[in-house]
Amino acid sequence: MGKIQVVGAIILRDHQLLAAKRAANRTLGGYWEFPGGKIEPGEAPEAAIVRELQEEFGAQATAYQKFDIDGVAELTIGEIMLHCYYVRLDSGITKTVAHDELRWVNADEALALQWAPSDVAVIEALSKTGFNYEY
Ligand SMILES: Nc1nc2c([nH]c(=O)n2[C@H]2C[C@H](O)[C@@H](COP(=O)(O)OP(=O)(O)OP(=O)(O)O)O2)c(=O)[nH]1
Repeated sequence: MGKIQVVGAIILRDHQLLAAKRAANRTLGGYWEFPGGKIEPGEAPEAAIVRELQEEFGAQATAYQKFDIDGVAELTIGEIMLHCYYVRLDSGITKTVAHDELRWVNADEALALQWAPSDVAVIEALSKTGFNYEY
């Protein structure tokens, strides 16, 4: 099965991360994840993040630096390659269409959530940064 290239947004505010719980009816329903989604053919990862945040949250966003740890997981649908970027929200969140819950969490709280398999290594590395990032 092919590789599925996915982008995830690391959205921080006051040393807290915006974690999103996938809607129960979706692939990996109930798992926590970085907001984002699949990269479309020919699309730049930064553009995919901006598009997904518009589609899923009705929010304007700017993608910054890529996080240096990628996530990988073998799922029945294929091999997920998760690429995460620091993202700044430039507007409020006006809707949620793909998630059952959004939650701002500090590093300890983030580690206690049940993340999608490909996200676990990323969250472990990210929590060591103390959720510090200057946009
Ligand atoms: N957005 C996001 N997706 C992730 C993460 N980790 C992870 O394994 N995934 C998986 C779940 C999905 O199979 C895929 C992202 O696709 P997507 O969110 O665009 O899902 P989709 O619209 O195709 O919806 P679905 O049919 O898969 O439910 O990557 C993550 O942190 N964020």
